[in-house]
Formats: sequence, structure tokens, C-alpha cells
Amino acid sequence: MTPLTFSSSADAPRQAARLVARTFRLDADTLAKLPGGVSSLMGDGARVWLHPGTQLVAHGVAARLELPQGIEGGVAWIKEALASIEAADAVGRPGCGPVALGALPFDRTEPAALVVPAQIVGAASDGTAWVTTIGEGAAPAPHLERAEGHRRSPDSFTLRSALPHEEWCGRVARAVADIQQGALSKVVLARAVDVEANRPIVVEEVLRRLTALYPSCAIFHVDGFLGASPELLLSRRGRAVSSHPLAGTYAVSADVDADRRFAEVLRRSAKDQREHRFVVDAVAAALAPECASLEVPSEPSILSLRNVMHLGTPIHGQLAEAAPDALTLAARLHPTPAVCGTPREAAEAWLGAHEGIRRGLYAGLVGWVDARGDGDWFIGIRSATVDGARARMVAGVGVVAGSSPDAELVETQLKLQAMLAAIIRP
Ligand SMILES: C=C(O[C@H]1C=CC=C(C(=O)O)[C@@H]1O)C(=O)O
Repeated sequence: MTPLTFSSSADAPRQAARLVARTFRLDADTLAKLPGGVSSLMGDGARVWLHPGTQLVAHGVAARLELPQGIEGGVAWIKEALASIEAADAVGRPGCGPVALGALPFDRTEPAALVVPAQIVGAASDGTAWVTTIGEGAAPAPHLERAEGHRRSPDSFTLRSALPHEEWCGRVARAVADIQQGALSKVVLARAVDVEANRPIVVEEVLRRLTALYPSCAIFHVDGFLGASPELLLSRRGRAVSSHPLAGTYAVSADVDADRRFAEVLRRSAKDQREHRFVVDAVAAALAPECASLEVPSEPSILSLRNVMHLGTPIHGQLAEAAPDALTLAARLHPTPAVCGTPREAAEAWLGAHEGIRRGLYAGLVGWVDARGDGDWFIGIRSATVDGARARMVAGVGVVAGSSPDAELVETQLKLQAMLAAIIRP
């Protein structure tokens, strides 16, 4: 069946009213047939969202939600369109009922789309699991067969930096010089590495490795764009809102004592504190007008991953009564100085002139929103775009006064480890 297409126009809710959604709880017998949980159902074509809070594995498309003017053209209509779908929801958890899921580009004006999947199998952290199906006129019967079939992974790879190291370091030096001249205070410069394999990359396997290596992150896959993001841009559950901005990075070793010392170095680094503060201030300033209360710790804490540790500040608030949905709030925050820079317009202009890569979905928004306005949106970092036997991995670093080009190059290499370890298995 051809999916309905809604675009950011007044008739989206009328179109949505043609759809019917049904959500029911998965019983113990059904769950016993899925020993890996809902992730057992992710084949290569599935849209996947695996986070300790909420897991969603989606198949098919009931509707495409198009944003021809990008998120700049407005996203509030998406929640309204979801709310006008006729829904029978026997579970009532965040992520149940109609959901819009996907990835949105870094560039706010780039045309974008989300989908309302035809089927979503979901799970909450307490083990409650459900299936939602959506169709035109009637909700179809669910398909809960496990994805079978084994495809041979590639065993030969070539890797190439999109820019030679010296050239990329030259751009970091240029950014530092422009910052010293006062043109801007921070810019996040990204670097791409291209992979070519001898056989198509098996997306499902990459996702399984990411899940094993980065269990605290949001593991995602949407049409070849996949990754393990540690950075929560915005989560909304009823009136509760949270964000976890990250910036400031150090290597992680396998030695607990060494890591404790590294964490102390990172905490005391004036350069990293500055780089971090720009992000926290921007997130807090954008959220404050929507909140009845907002808690912003005065000092960052350490978020430790397998390859790197970051300075992170967990921000929590209670939204005002009329506050918008999760996606609208996330779109308002984007792009934060964790992925763009400060001031934002100057950083965007600098990147347009000097970065030399098309970011696409890298450092954009990835996540979901439901018909109540609840949702999770992470920043699409620690990610790659896979197309058959090719993949492009991208990693960026925050450049401020005092940044060293060589150290920033090493930092991109550390960050790239996340996707390298998941994709390159010769
Ligand atoms: C832009 C990226 O990371 C951001 C998130 C955490 C720490 C960062 C940093 O220390 O530069 C970046 O702001 C990336 O991984 O591509």
C-alpha cells in the first residue's frame, strides 16, 4: 500500500484522520519468542531506536511527513497530525500509539522527512512491551516474526580521510585565529572518513555491535544513517523535560586509576570548561522561557563512554502548561554550540565557508515524538551513513581560543573509534 504523504500544510490533520492506529501489550509467550527483546526484530530495513528508556523497532511506512523547508519551516504540525489519527491504545506509555520517527539534517533549512511507521514494536525500561500498527481505514494485523537470514559481512576495507590531516589541521588553526580576532567564540569543526568494503555492510550487525559497545547511548538507524549517540538534546515526558549537553573530551583508558586522573584533568581544564559552558548556557536560555522551573547544575560532571569521556551537565525542568511537544522544543534548541558554535550565525557562516563537507544528517536530530507530545531527541553524532558497501563516518570537535590542531585531530580519531569498531571487522 502506498503510504500517505503529509507536508507541512494545513491539511495534514485531515489526511491523518484517514489513519487508524491500534496498540496492544505483548504477552509473556510472545516476548519469550524474542530472546533479544524487541531488537530481535531489527532487520536491515527496520527503523531502530534503542535507548535504555524506550526502545522502538519500526517496519513499513503508514505516512511520510515532509518538511520541504526543513525544520526552519516549523514542526509543531507533526504532533497535531499524530493527534488526529484515530487511536485505540491499550498500553498508554510514551512511544505508544502513533509515533513520528526519524532523523533530521544539521542544516535547519534542508528539506527533511519523518515517517509514521506502519508497525512499531516497543519496550519500556520496566519490561512493558507493545506493538502498534497503523493503516488507512483500519489497523493491520502485526507481524512479529524475527528477522532471519544471515548475510556475509565484508572482510576487506579501505579507509580514507576526506581531507589530508595537514589540511584539516590547517582549518582548525584558521578557526583558532578567527576566534582570536574576535569573529566568533567557538566553532565545531567536523572531519569525514570514508570506508569502502568488499561487500555490503550488514546494518543489523553494526547495530548489534553498537548496542554491546555503547549500552548507555541511543542506538539508531534510519535509512542507512546509524550510530550510537551519547548526547540527549531533549526528552519530554508529560511536563518533565530534560537535556544532557556534552562538550569537552578526554581519552579513556582501561585503567580505573588513570581514568580518575584523566577525569580530574578534564574537570580542571579551563579550555574544556569554556567549550562546555557555551552549550549549557545556550540550552538553558532556550528552555527557560518554556519552563515553570529549570535546574541547571553550576558544575559539569563526567560522562564516561568506552572510547572517550565528556564534560556533561544534566538539565531537568518542569514545562509550563502550554509548552510545545518534544520535537518542537528540540528543533528550537538545534543546533546547540555542541555541534555548531557561538554565536550561532557566525559559526554557521564559518562552517559554510571553511568546513568543506556536507553534513547531511550528521549532528542533526534523531529520535521520535508521539501524539501526546512526549519524545526523545538525541544529536546525530558518533554516526555514519551506510550505502551498500560504502560508509561515511563523521566526527567533530569544539574549537575555542587555546585549541591545538594536533590535539583536535586526535580527538576526532578517538570519537571515530565508536563507528570504526562497529563497522570494521576484517
Ligand atoms: C561534535 C561531536 O561531539 C560533540 C559532543 C561531545 C563533545 C564534543 C567536544 O568535546 O568537542 C562535541 O561538542 C562529535 O562527536 O561529532
